Amino acid sequence: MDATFLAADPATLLVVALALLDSSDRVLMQRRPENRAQGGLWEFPGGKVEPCEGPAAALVREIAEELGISIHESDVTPLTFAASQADGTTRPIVLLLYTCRNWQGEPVPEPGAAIGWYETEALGALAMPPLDVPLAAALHLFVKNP
Ligand SMILES: Nc1nc2c([nH]c(=O)n2[C@@H]2O[C@H](COP(=O)(O)OP(=O)(O)OP(=O)(O)O)[C@@H](O)[C@H]2O)c(=O)[nH]1
Repeated sequence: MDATFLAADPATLLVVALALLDSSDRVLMQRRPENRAQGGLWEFPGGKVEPCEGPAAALVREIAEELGISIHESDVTPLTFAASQADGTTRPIVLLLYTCRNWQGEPVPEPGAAIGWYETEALGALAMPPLDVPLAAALHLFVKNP
């Protein structure tokens, strides 16, 4: 594998993502804008953890940026994670998935993005990044067997 791109920044990318659950156990999913990496795919809202930032703080920040809603660190609960290898063009990723049932505000997608509330059994029909497939399966199990 040509991994020269890793020489510039060898660190694994830490990404946090949120399964925001409503009172009917539906989850909010977000479709990435077409002009971004993995454009058009449905994912859990979230993003990269910045240097010196804790994962829960990163989640609070990303959710405010992407959906315009407020969540509190004390309301997010780790559920599971997924990890990928470097594939020649991207760094290795560790993706941490949290759940949350409390928020303030009305979720609004960023320009170019879309959002929707889905039953967890419907997630398998969405086009998702590969890392999200096991996360969605774990979320479905969690919702059905809390
Ligand atoms: N937010 C999020 N990112 C995911 C998921 N699954 C997945 O493979 N990723 C990948 O993890 C990385 C997160 O990057 P991002 O672009 O969302 O992060 P960000 O909001 O900090 O973006 P920025 O670089 O424009 O500031 C992307 O490579 C994205 O494709 C997911 O469910 N949620």
